[in-house]
Amino acid sequence: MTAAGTGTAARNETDTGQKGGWSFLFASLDGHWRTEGTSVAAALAWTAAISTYPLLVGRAVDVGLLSRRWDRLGLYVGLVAVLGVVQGLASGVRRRNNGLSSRRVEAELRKRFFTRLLGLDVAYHDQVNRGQLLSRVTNDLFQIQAFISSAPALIGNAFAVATVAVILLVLSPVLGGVALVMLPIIVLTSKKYSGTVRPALGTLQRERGELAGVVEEAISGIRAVKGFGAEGVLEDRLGHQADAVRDEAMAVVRTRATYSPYLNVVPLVELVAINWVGGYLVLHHHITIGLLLAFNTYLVLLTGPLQSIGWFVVQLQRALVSSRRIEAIMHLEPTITEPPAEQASPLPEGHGAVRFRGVSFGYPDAPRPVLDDFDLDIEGGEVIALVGPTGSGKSTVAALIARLYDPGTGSITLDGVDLRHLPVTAVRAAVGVVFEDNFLFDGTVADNLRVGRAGASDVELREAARLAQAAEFVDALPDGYDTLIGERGMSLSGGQRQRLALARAILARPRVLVLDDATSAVDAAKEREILEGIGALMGDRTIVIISHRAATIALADRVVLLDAGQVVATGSHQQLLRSSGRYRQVLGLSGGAERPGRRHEQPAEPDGVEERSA
Ligand SMILES: Nc1ncnc2c1ncn2[C@@H]1O[C@H](COP(=O)(O)OP(=O)(O)OP(=O)(O)O)[C@@H](O)[C@H]1O
Repeated sequence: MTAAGTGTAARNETDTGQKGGWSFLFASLDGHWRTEGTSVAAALAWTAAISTYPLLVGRAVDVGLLSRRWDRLGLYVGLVAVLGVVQGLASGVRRRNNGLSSRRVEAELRKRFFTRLLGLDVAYHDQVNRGQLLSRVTNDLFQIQAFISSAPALIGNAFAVATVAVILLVLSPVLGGVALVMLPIIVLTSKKYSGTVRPALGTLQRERGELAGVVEEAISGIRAVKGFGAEGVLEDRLGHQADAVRDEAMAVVRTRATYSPYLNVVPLVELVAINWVGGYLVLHHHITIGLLLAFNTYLVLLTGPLQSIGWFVVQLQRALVSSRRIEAIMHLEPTITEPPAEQASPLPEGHGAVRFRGVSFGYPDAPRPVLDDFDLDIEGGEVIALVGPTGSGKSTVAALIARLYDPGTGSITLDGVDLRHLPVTAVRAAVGVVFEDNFLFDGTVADNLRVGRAGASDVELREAARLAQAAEFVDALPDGYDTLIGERGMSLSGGQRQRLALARAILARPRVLVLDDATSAVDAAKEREILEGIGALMGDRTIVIISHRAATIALADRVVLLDAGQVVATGSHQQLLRSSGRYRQVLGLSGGAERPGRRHEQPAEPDGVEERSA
């Protein structure tokens, strides 16, 4: 048994295939149909206006100009002017409403998407490509917005084509037939185009995501990049990815270039045919000059809507591809979930006793489990140090206590209740983990500390900072607790960052505080003061210290030695120093090398020391 089962969500993401996206696109408009509907209505009013005025122009020529009836001419020209005003107003209403609905949908989707991302398991985020996620938040949501924004006009255009087709056929079946014979060609070409461009657009979006990933990775690891002189390597990677994006974009461009001549030329061919056949009909007195003029005007008016059908197809395809990419994430369900009602239990009173029983856990896709049938008892109020060689599973134990992952088999309890039966928020509030690398958010020192407890007073902030040995350097910052730090603020040293992270955790007052190499960048004297301060503050709560430093470990009541995912010895620091060669070796205190794989030891001093076989 290995996996926590958390890889499923990440894998399912690709299961949506090439099809779909429609229902998500429609559902995203829920709550906005009125605005979007008004926009469509305005677009239809615009269509009605432009479909009518060639008729009026034709009448103005036939009934006004050729009959020299100035009153009629004035009437029709006046009506054309009125329609112009209607057209202008309709266009304004359409733009305003589709602007509103599309921007609102985009903002809502972005918020929902972000909430979903935050809700997904750590296991998902371990595996996912961050560039792909960034590209979905920006590029894909923009494509959906662009489609929703343009849909009413495009619906109007489609109606314009249909309405004009009917008008032309009624006005003159022969000339109408000539004008419309090209329509099926346009529809078929658009359909073929759509089938070709859709997969290419999907690949292009994916490649763009990969590109964003390379940039994101390089920027977030800029120190390592520069430190190792790895600029060249990253430039090569970016170069390859930029070429891949270019190639996919070119495939889309080629498809467009192949089809757009057809879509552009057809209306012109129609114009030529109409004037040829129409001229013949006028010369033989089958139709009037005004009617031919109306046909010409209609065809010129139709050129835009006809060409926009091609564009509409591309935009729709882009929006569908993007919808699928967003939907794929929105459909993922976190595996770390609230307990079902019949199992749910509130967190009972307690001091933070943690118990691992028969726990097996492996990261998704990892060849071996990190913990296999793992047992560990941490008493409430105990200060325990987890020690072990690198990769032995210490941080994994910390992550499991905070329920960042669920075990594959076995159970982990907090004060007697299985973590899976407690509300997730209760577990996260009860267990505070401070890592070696701490993220500082973009904001002031105070903002960053209040992440630990939103309502903390200034006095409490200062007290937490004092205990974490951070007060002195915060006071020396240009604006003290109001100094901007994080992404766009002041850079802090590793030790200063760690101390702020500690203060943040102290402020949260968790029942179990896990310090995962959390003071590694702080000097030994300060570290001692910090741990003693935290110990006094935490009182009878549990502290789990993960460290490689003997002086830090010595502060714990009890030390647990992990090796290859098993507890191999427990006892006080002094006891283990005396009894366990492996312990001395892990702390770098033993002179001689041990035989690899030797993990069973006979306790030199059994009193108080518990050695276990792995
Ligand atoms: N997110 C992850 N995804 C896949 N494998 C992981 C992940 N985190 C840790 N591992 C693997 O699990 C094993 C245990 O890692 P863990 O970080 O728990 O060890 P550790 O004892 O804390 O090591 P260190 O002292 O170096 O911090 C290692 O083999 C590691 O490669």
